[in-house]
Amino acid sequence: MGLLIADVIGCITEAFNADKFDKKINLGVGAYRDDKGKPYVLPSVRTAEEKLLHSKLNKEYAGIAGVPQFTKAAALLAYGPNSVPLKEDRIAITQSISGTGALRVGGAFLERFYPGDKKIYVPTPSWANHNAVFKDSGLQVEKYRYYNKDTIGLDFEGVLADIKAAPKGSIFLLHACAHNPTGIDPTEPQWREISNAMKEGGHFAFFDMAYQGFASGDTDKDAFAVRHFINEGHNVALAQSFAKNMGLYGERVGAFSIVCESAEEKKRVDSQLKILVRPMYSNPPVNGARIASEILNDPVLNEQWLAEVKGMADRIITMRALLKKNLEDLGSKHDWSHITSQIGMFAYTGLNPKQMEQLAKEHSVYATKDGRISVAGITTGNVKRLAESIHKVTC
Ligand SMILES: Cc1ncc(COP(=O)(O)O)c(CN[C@@](C)(CC(=O)O)C(=O)O)c1O
Repeated sequence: MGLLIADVIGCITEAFNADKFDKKINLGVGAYRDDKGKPYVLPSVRTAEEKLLHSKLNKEYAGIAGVPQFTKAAALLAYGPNSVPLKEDRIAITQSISGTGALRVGGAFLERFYPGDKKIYVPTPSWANHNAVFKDSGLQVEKYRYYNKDTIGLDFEGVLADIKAAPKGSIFLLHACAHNPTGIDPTEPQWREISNAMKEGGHFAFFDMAYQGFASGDTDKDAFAVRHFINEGHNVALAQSFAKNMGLYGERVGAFSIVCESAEEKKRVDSQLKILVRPMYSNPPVNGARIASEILNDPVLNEQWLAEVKGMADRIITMRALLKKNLEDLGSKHDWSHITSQIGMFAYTGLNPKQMEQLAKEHSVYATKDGRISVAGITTGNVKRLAESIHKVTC
């Protein structure tokens, strides 16, 4: 049986930990690191925690759909203050166990209620856990083309062709921003064409937005695709994660939402979501949602958070530019422009499994065999050695 991504990442971390070389580099784990290579707890999160501590809140159960102040604010962050369905109270939402839980509840909801085929089209490649999440939800998983290995770019023609070829009314999983593992996102004009093609096919869009704000540093920009689809009349489903953009990885903070035809349908869907969640995990953890709610609902803290999430995005963008520059300064003959044109946590280097193995064995640089590197693991201290290592295995 194939290794699960968690196992693959686990093996990389194990090999990394076992390596005694003092300049080893871990580019496997998909979690943000600061310029010293350390985990980063956002100061706005610490402030929210302190506020909560002083509020001496009890530890009673949340409702099945979670902390309402959180889900209300999460919907506003995703859909935006000008969202028509939000103003018309047509968005059903439940808090979830982070992004994975949102995908899982969404998959289970679609398996139970989607009127069309119970299958979902997932990009190739995609986040390695998508397949298992949707398979375990009872959906059949199909693929659509996404990555062009020759250009190390988007196979846009392939995306459109597969959308057009899919049976009418198919479900498509779309990465809203910062595609994992490629870091390759459609441009806004390309999103417009994808929306048109999806509409022509009567298809249903299920967005996975695990990196809002963390991709470009601008939460509105990163939500473009979701909001454009809705403005074009698509009633989308959305999985949100606050693991990366608030650094709440282990607090497991997320939300699943779906745009309904009417406020009345939203009420029905809300109650069906509760019927799904109750036997799954009954109700979600309150701590992380309270932290996120403090940040999203307090204007001062929200401004601070927006600056912090932009800071994380900017550091990643800077590391991309530094890696590309170092490779060029070393006289590499390869075109490394994809390193800076890609966005978000990950870069798809284009290195093959053999080269990735050499990076680990000969240079103590650890990342997944598909050539994905977590840019968050690059620092001003290791970028030169990383470039030298990549240069040596790609000469
Ligand atoms: C596209 C995408 N969707 C959902 C999730 C789920 O995140 P959450 O449940 O923690 O909110 C991840 C996390 N992917 C990571 C960052 C971590 C992981 O694999 O679990 C990754 O390394 O790819 C992701 O990359």
